[in-house]
Formats: sequence, C-alpha cells, structure tokens
Amino acid sequence: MTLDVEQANGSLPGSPRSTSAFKKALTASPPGRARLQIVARDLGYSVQVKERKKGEVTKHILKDVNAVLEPQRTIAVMGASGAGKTTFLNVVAGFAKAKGVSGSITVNGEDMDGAKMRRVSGFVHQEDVILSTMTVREALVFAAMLKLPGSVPRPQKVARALSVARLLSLGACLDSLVGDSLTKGISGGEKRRLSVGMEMVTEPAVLFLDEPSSGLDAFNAFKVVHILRSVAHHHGRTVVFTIHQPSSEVFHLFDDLLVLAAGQVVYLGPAEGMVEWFASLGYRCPTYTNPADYLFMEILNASRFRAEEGSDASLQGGGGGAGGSRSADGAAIVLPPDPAAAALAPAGPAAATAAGRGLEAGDPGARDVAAEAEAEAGTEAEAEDARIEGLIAAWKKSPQAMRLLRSFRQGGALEDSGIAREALTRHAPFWLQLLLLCSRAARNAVRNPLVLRGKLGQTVFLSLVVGLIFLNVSDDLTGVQDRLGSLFFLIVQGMFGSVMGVLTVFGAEKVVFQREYGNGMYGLPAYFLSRWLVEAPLHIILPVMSACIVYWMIGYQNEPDKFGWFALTMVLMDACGAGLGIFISCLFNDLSMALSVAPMFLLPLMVFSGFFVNSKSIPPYFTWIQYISPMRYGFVAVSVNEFTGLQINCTPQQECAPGYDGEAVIANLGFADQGGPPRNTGILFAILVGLLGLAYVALWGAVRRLGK
Ligand SMILES: Nc1ncnc2c1ncn2[C@@H]1O[C@H](COP(=O)(O)OP(=O)(O)OP(=O)(O)O)[C@@H](O)[C@H]1O
Repeated sequence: MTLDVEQANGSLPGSPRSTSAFKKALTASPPGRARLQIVARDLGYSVQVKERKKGEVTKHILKDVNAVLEPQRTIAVMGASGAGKTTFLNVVAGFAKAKGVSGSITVNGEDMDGAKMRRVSGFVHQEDVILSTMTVREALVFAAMLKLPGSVPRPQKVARALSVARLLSLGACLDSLVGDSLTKGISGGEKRRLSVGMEMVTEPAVLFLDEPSSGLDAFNAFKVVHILRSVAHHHGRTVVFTIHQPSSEVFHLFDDLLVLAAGQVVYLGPAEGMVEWFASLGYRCPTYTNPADYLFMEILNASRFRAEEGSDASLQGGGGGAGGSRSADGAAIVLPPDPAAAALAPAGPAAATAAGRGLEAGDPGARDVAAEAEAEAGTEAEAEDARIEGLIAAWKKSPQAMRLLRSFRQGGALEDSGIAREALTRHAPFWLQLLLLCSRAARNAVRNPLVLRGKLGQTVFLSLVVGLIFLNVSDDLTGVQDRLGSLFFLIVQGMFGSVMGVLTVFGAEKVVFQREYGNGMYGLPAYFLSRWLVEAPLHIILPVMSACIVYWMIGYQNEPDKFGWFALTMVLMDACGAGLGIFISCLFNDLSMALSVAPMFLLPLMVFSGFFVNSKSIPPYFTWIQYISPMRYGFVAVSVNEFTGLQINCTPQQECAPGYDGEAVIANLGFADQGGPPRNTGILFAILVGLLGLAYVALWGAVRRLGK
C-alpha cells in the first residue's frame, strides 16, 4: 500500500520506479467513478472598485470565459501577470464571492455553487498558510486524518501522508517545524511542497493549484508537475493549475492549456496545439525556443518587452521580433538583433488584430487592418490593448471556440453523468475533528512557550503591582476608597487584559482557521469547541492565581466563601473578555483595525459599570448600557461581596455618620437592590453564554465574508 519512499526519492520522476511507487501510494479511492468534467459557460467575474475621478465602478476581471476542463488531464492556466488566472481558479473552485460571478459552472452536467464545488475538490492557494508550530509530518497526517474517508484505517492514513511527503522530497524535513517570520522553520520551497502535499494526500476528484511550482527549483517544479500529471492520468483526477514561466520540460508535461489575456480566453486546447494556433496568427515560435517563454515574451507581453528594449540604446530598433530570451533562472536577457527573428516578428500583432476581423494571417489585407488598428490606437498602451483585443477576437472566431459553443447549445457531447458519491469528500466525524483539533491546539500552546510565559508573567506582575499599591487596606474611610478602587481596577483589568490577549493571539490564528475551514478540513463547531476546551484551563487558572495573590495582599475580608465568590467573578470576567475578543476579532479582517476598535466596545461598558457614574444618575438614553456591561455585574458582585458585613471604623477626623458600615457603602453606590454575588455571577454566566454565541456567529460570518 505505501510508497517505497527511499526508492521514490532516489529515482527521477518519470522513471518506472517512481511512477509505480506513486501509484501504490494512492490507492485508497476508486479512480473511474470519480471522474469529473468541469464546464464553464460565459463565466464572468466583476468587482466594485473606487476610482479617484469616477467614484465606484464595476471592474470586469473575467469575461465570457467558455472552457471545458477534462478529467484525467492536467490543465495549465497561463497568462501574463494580472490576466485573471488566480481569479479564474478561485471562481471555478468556489472561492470567489458569489455575487460577482456570472455565467455558469457545471460538473458532469450538474450545476455547481461554491459549496458544492468545494466538496469535490481540493485547493492549494498561492500563499502558504500552515500553523507554524506543526511539523511537516504532523501537518500531512492532520490533513490525511481529517480529509480521508473514515473507512481508511489510521495506519494507512499515516502511511499515505508519509508517502506523499517523501514523494515531494519532504522526507528530510519531516520533523522540522513549519515556522514563520519569527521562528525559522522549513524553507519557502518546502512550505510550498507541503501545501501541495496536504491537498494531494486526500486525493480529491478535482485538484486546483494556484502556482504550485512557485519558489521551487527547476527539478522540483518538474517533479511536482509530473506528480500532478500522474494523479490525473492514473487516478482519473481533474488537475487544474496556474503556472508562471514553466521550463520547456515542464511545459511538455501539460495536457491542456488555457491561456488568458485581460480576463478572456486567447487559447484553450492541447498544450502542443498552442504553438500552432499562435503561428496561424503570425506568432511563429522559433525552433529550440521554449513555447512558454515565447508565449510570455512575444505574445502576451510583446509591447512591454519592446518598450524595455527601446529604452536601451544598444538594442535593435523596430520590429520587436524574437530579440529576447530567458536565462536559466528566468531573468530576461536581451540579445543583439536577430535578422531572422526580426523578419518574423511584425506579422504577430498585425495578424492577431486582423484575425479578430476575420482575416487570415499572412494576408496582405491583414497587415493593413492591423496597422490601421495600431495607428488608430495612438499610444503604446492603446496599441497593446488593441493587439490583445485582436487575440481575444481571433480565438472567439476560431473553429475550436465555435465547436465548443455549438456543443454547449446542443448538449449531449459533454459529460452529463452527474457526480458519483465517491467524488464527494466527507468531513471526518465530529469527535475525530474535536480530538485532532484539541491535541493540535494543546501542542501549539506547549510549543509556543512565549505566549504562555507572557500570560503567566503578566498575571503575576500585575497582581503584585496591584497588591503592593493597595497593600493592607485599612478599615476606616480611606480603606473604603481603596477597596472600591482596587476592586474596580481588578474587574476592568480582568476584562481588558483578556480581550486584548485574545485579539492578538486569535487574530493571527484566525487566518489558519479560515484557510483550513475553507479547504473543508473540519467544521466550525469542532473548531470552536476545541478552542474553548484547550483555553479553558488558562481562563480558570490565571484569574484564580491573580485572585490568590491580590486577595490577601490587599486584605479583603478573610472568609473562604467571600474569596470563592471573588475568584469566581474574576474567572467569569476573563472568560467574558475572551468571548468579546473573539467577537471583535471576527468583525474585522485586519488585526490592527480590531485592536484599535476594541476600546470603543470596552470604554462604554467600563464607564457604566457603576464606579464612575452612580446608576441612579445615568442619563436615560444610556441606561441600557449598564444592563449589558459584564464589568457592571462583576463590580457589583465583588463590591457587595466585600462590603457586606464589613465594619468601618472611622477616625474622629473622618466624621462618618453614626452606624456607617459596609451596607451603607453598598447603598451609596446604588447597589442595594442589585442582588449579591450569586445573582450577579449568574448574570455574568448568562452574558458569557451570549458572548460565546455572538463569537460563534461572528466567526461563521468571517468565513462566509471571505467567500470561503
Ligand atoms: N478584489 C479585487 N478588487 C480589485 N481588483 C482585483 C480584485 N481581484 C483581482 N483584481 C484584479 O484583477 C486582475 C486579475 O487578478 P488575478 O490575481 O486573477 O491575476 P493573475 O493572472 O493571477 O496575476 P498574477 O500572475 O500576477 O498572480 C488584476 O488586475 C487584479 O488587480
């Protein structure tokens, strides 16, 4: 069942040894029945953007894209930077905002929406987002455990994860941490391969990859694409990926090619047919030139390349031609004029424009039309736009595109067998998700000792400072003020500290959650619950520790039940702060925004907590705030707890009213009818449940907002 990893590592991709080993590694799902054909009809995608002079305008990123992506084939999506490759992938894979999408996507004849598409596919995003405290082995096993069917036994899942790791040359760093910008871990290329592996290990029916080879050396890029080709060919998968600058070896691994320019199709078909198509438009790829380089340098970016040429005095004038090449590392190299290439070059743009008007390349009339179009265009940018428009129009009128449209109209020619159940990925059962998420979160906490130490240090330090400031409060009138001040400070600090702590930690962690949830690894309930289960001990231990330090340093009433209520209130304040922190963090995608907005939520809750403004003198339009303020209930609970039964021994100078005691203080604060600690901690508990509910909904909204 498992791949002979050493063999696979030691042999070149393509060699019989590595291919058969790979086939052995991926045998868990039946290939035939999960074949999926994706059809995009008149696909468009637009967004609203604000422009300085025009205000809000609609930007069409994709337009009229008609394409069929066949199973058992690799489909490379190519195009100049900004042509819409990533957008195309996101739209087809169901990761784009639905309201911007027009046209239709069907799979085996079934209409698809984003959620449905994500159930049959895996997606490797352009940016690698992997929890930094996991090792390569753990990340792969985690993905395999969560996304492979429950019928696959655990040892096989682990073996599969390890096989894929070694197949992607990750064997040497299996136990290295992924790392991040602060903690060095695996290299960028290794991280890229790990992202590919985490999706590949689950062997979805459709695999989308956004630049799977970026950051890889030529050999590893070849290896990755070769593996993808094996996945497609031997397992009937539909593999669609965007790619920049493939080497000619990599280019020849592609089965099909979709070339986009300005968000529209300029070629779709077998990769080897691309050269022929563009040659028919006058762009003849010279022998021994990498077709992908020619596509980028001479067809998609011709004027930009020429502009750079023109700016160098040592370079040839006019014609453009194949005057450039690429070094082994992909950097542009400008060569001396090549008369042969120059002779071929002018036909290119001209013919494309001409073909758009239904003329044959090479036809003298075609050149005139193109020259006319370019002359009309005026500036160089306009000429380039006209040339690209010509390429788009030429493709729309091509026999291949016409055939595709005809087959759309007639139906039947395209796959309409529906989606087999085998193709649908299923979540692991809830309990397994919970178990894996809890153990990962616990490991994450242990491997992030700084966060833990920071929280511990902050708790001890602040508690000692407060304890020393209010050390041994007296039992006279000054003591009343000190008791109130210290209680209020502890309540506010308990909530503020917790909100800010959660905002910073969860703000960073949320990105990983959004990515993994979007990739269908686990559900929201399991994540939410695991987070609280793992964090709960901290939300209990730290406030209780703080209570232990300050309670006797300050000298509150020395009674066990009073300490108990005090500590419980502190725990609830901390937990409420955590709930509010998650809620605020999910309202904003940006961490700094969330941090700067948090005081706006906290300050009103603090002001109307009963310390600054007596509840009886709060203006009517603000009274509602006190009823939703956890700080108010917390402050009432600890104040009533502390002052009930407290004897106040005023000094003669303090002129206290006769019988002035703790109960009188409670009455002065307006807390006499607010109930004692049991009632107020009960309300705090209810608020905590409400905040957790809000946090859950906000988290759900955050993943929906990203269209994931
Ligand atoms: N949400 C958005 N708002 C505004 N413009 C956008 C948005 N998304 C994409 N674009 C624009 O649409 C165009 C296509 O973007 P896309 O990321 O799909 O290009 P690409 O071909 O993948 O480019 P690259 O190869 O550089 O990654 C770009 O001009 C980009 O700036």
